Amino acid sequence: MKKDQKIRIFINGFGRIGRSAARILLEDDSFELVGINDLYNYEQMAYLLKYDSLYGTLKHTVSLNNGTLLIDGSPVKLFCERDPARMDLHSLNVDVVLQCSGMFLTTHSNLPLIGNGAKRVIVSAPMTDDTPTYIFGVNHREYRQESIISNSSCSANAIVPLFKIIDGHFGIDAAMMSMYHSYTAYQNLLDGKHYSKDIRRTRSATQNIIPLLSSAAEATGYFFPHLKGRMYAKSIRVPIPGTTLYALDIRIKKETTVEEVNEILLQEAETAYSYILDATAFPRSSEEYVQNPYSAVVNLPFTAIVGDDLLRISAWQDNEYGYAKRLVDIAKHLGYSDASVAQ
Ligand SMILES: NC(=O)c1ccc[n+]([C@@H]2O[C@H](COP(=O)([O-])OP(=O)(O)OC[C@H]3O[C@@H](n4cnc5c(N)ncnc54)[C@H](O)[C@@H]3O)[C@@H](O)[C@H]2O)c1
Repeated sequence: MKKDQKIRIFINGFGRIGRSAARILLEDDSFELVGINDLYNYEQMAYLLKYDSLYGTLKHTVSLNNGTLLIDGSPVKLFCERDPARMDLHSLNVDVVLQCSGMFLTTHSNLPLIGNGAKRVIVSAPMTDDTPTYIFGVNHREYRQESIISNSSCSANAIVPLFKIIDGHFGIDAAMMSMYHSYTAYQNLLDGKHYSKDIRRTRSATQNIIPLLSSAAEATGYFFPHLKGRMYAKSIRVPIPGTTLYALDIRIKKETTVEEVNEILLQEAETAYSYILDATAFPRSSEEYVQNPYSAVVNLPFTAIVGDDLLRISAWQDNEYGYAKRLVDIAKHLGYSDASVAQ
């Protein structure tokens, strides 16, 4: 595909991540949003795209006309279909599907989208099989033209670049990760039944700090095979929307100082990782990171070392917007990658 052609995007699952991605795409001339599928009615899809309690009112006009969403007059075909095998995408000429439903977490379950006309699928979550996984700014240049890939999780997007830096300079022996994570749509507003295996999800997200099982250790481990079984993660859900504070405890192999670690993190955030990492010494709190575009913003004053080898680093992220930004970055990278698609 030539750089002057627009990448045609289809979004499957128009929830927090799907709509955040749509907002980002709409500000980038490289893209054309051609279709959206979700299980709720079209009027609500249009309304929730226009109005967002975290990210504000969309500046584009949004209207509906016979099952087509019009964004500044440009048509976006809407679907309400649980089974991707029933959606014919051929006529939409879809370059990339953003799979943001949280429901199709294997290559096999996404194949119907390819069979029905899409060229590529990017899943916005870690997979339960061995689907190739790419994190923008970490390994996206190694993309091998697979038609179905994963963009891993919000946590892995934040943690992996930080661990790459620490592992490269000091060597990681083992790590524990605590994510003070905003609540998500998979939690209850008030106490009530929940379909999850984790009984804590029955509790009110707005009234509680809720420790939850997390796939972050596995998702991060994908990028550090030598640390298999040496990483542990828990998501501690806090009663705010949108932003996450990471506290990463790392046993390192080489002695160092807080000053040296912060100097290296700052340097890397200004050079090799400048597009995805930032670092700050300002005493900010979570509110200031809403709609922050970075995968992680290192919270420099909270770097600490205990004994010779126990390092803590801390970082902020907008786990919705910051993650969706990387999803769109990967979509652009795939859309403009030249060689033919091989499955
Ligand atoms: N929220 C975050 O911070 C975050 C960050 C990174 C990755 N993710 C991942 O992204 C995925 C979506 O998360 P979210 O927070 O946007 O959830 P969400 O609940 O806000 O959105 C999911 C949407 O998918 C729709 N859906 C469900 N089944 C569907 C189907 N069969 N076909 C089409 N649409 C279907 C739902 O109706 C819902 O609107 C999950 O896998 C999640 O783990 C979430």
